[in-house]
Amino acid sequence: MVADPSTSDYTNLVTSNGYEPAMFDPGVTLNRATKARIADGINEILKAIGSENLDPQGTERTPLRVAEMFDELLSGYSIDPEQLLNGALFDVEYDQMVVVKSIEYYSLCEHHLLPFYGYAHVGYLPDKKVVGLSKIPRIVDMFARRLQVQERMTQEIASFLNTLIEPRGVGVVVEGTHMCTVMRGVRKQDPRMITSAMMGSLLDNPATRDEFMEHLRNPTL
Ligand SMILES: Nc1nc2c(ncn2[C@@H]2O[C@H](COP(=O)(O)OP(=O)(O)OP(=O)(O)O)[C@@H](O)[C@H]2O)c(=O)[nH]1
Ligand SMILES: [Zn+2]
Repeated sequence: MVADPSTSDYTNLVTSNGYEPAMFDPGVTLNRATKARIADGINEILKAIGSENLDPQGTERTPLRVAEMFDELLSGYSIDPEQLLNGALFDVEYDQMVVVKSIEYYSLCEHHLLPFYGYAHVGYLPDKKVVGLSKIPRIVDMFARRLQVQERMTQEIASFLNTLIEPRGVGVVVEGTHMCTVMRGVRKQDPRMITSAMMGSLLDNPATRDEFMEHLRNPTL
């Protein structure tokens, strides 16, 4: 993710439109040099659209804003899992299913850089270990705030939890509305995609999987 400032390409890019690294905040994920490259790219897009079609005052700082925006929207690349978890793994005797549902997420599709968003639902069957409740949405965000396809994001959340908690089973169901199929392309108003990743007993045992799915179906729970 981080640009190499020593390459001549980089030097040409930052100087061509006048966006110097120093103009940017220090950065959450992207360093200042990378943000300057992004700003230069956005400037090229604006130039291609043509100054006659743009409001010069409104768009003057747009390249800088977009670069800062990507820094925020791609922050999932720079999360340190250790720091995210902050030791919140607890030994317990509890051995029934844990479900955390309706976790909202916002991601960007890697094909068009347009948002996709919706809800992620997570369930696991612990084996003497549970994770702090708030850490599950944090884990969802860590994978959502990257360039993604929904299937990979779903799998990554499940695999991460599986390695972390070593449960008897884990399941992740994600619902997503993709703006690249809503506002362009096929232009369908509400095409929702559902993806799932089941592991361990949630994959092997139909009754366990049904229990999880029943939790997702029940609107009052
Ligand atoms: N499976 C999957 N496909 C996705 C996701 N996000 C976007 N896509 C699809 O990725 C595909 C890219 O297809 P292309 O034909 O290369 O791109 P395109 O010409 O813009 O395609 P259209 O969207 O059909 O106009 C499209 O079918 C998108 O709907 C995702 O998370 N998962
Ligand atoms: Zn897309």
